[in-house]
Amino acid sequence: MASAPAQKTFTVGTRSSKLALLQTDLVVNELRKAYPDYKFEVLSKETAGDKNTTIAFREFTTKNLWTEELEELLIAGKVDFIVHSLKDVPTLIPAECALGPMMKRADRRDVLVMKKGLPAQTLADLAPGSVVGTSSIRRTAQLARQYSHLKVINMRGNIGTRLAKLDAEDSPYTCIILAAAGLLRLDLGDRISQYLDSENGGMLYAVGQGALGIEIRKDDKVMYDMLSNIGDEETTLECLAERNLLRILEGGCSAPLGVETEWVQASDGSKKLRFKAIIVSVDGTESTEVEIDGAVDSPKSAEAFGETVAKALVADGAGKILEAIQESKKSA
Ligand SMILES: NCc1[nH]cc(CCC(=O)O)c1CC(=O)O
Repeated sequence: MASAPAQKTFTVGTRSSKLALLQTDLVVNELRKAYPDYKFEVLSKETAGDKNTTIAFREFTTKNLWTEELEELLIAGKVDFIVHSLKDVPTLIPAECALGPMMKRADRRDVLVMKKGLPAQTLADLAPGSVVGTSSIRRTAQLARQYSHLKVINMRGNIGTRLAKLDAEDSPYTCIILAAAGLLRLDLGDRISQYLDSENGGMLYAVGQGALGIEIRKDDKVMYDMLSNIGDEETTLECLAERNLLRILEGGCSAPLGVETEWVQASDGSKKLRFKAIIVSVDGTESTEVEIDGAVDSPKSAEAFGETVAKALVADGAGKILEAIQESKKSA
């Protein structure tokens, strides 16, 4: 157990969506177990990202849609930590803030969800012309690459909103792709028609997907130590590696990047992080993939490994794909 903090009450900031509140409870419950004498209070806030559900995510100009307002509260000392979906935390956060040690990651895969009433199917057996709802450039590009028989129509909103849009009788959608973690946390696992990964459906997930990002003030050693006590080292290291890959590649744009990380036993008995990554052009016609095993045993080596993977992708041609995307954004 870490040294007892002098402070007795901690305030946690969160978005006010059902999933965000549920995720915050997961963290607070663990903290209460580890620190039964302290009080944890929740301060929830509807962010700009929650309020605007019509514009495609990638068309926003401010990047910190989900995080900025909560970070202001953190910096001002009005909250002591923020619970985010790690996937929604930009790779660059304010200098006064830092991500703490991460709790064990939930299921990191994407899943296919069929419109209510349709039989369970896989991406491969969907009829030509079937419509997939997603606003993710990563999902769109990977679908175009492997499933050119499918059509993508933009869809935004929180999970409940997306399911409602899918299921509406007059909806144009056949199915949607969502993160397993959110659905499972909301107890909607019965909607899952296919789990997707490199072996199943060939779809890689988003950096940080399925993990929670707990943001603290950079100088807050007490909070950092408390989070270490409920943290999971493998999750923290793999997520730091994934995030550093994204940070290096994105250069200010949301990269059509899919990843998959897994801990494997090397032949010499040592533990390695196996990192698969793919960059796909938006129309799916070009792609670059790598798979590398790396020795990762500290935050520093995790970030260095993320950089190694980024360089390998760029060496294999990912740079050209990313530049083309940047160019098309400028002219749009
Ligand atoms: N971009 C929205 C978002 N941010 C976090 C999750 C839930 C899954 C997670 O925690 O990774 C989702 C929904 C989704 O992509 O289906």
